[in-house]
Amino acid sequence: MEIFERLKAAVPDDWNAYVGHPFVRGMGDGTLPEPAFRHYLVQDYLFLIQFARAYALAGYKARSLADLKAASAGVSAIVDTEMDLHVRLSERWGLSAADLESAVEARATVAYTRLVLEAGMSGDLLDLYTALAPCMIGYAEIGTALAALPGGLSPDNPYREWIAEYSGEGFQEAAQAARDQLDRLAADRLTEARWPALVDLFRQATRLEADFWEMGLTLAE
Ligand SMILES: Cc1ncc(CO)c(N)n1
Repeated sequence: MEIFERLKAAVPDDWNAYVGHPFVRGMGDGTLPEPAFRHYLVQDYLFLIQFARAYALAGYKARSLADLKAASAGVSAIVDTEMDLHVRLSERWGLSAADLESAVEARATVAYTRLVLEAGMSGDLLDLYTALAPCMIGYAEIGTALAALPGGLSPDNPYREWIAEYSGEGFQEAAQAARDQLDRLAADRLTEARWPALVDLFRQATRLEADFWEMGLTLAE
């Protein structure tokens, strides 16, 4: 089995709480309150900056050309693609680039991004990509599930652009690359002795993704 599927199967309740969070359901049926989505968009901009740094850290930790290329593709997917889309989407929601740049990180944003960076700094590439997996692969799973709902991509759904972005080919390909990279690293480095610590790390990151939705929903700072 793919290592990502094994990790997910090890923490089913935490995974379902993340991908089935009320924030996600509210985007799917269009009932999410708009202030919650705006708060999320601002925090996600700050999140993406730290997330790009985590891929840059993967480049620093790389020991082979293949690992460097994977890290470089990760930085580019965020910096050149996802962040441009994010800034355009935010503008349509009334948030200027200056609004995004001047925002202060919420506690949930700090907690999640620093967990990932710390896992990468103190561990190896397998730790780092395990901590990153819920983001990339989870959002691809959420995007696909919401796009398949009857009203997911309907013109009446205010969240259709978000759903289209994460269910779209570009993001799905980036998520597949993350799965492949995790499998390559596991083939070289995974031992049964390491497995419990990797599951713990994956669980922590998954819970912090759910906290990120909760922060959006409750407007927590
Ligand atoms: C919080 C969060 N997790 C994952 C992604 C996907 O890149 C994102 N944009 N934001």
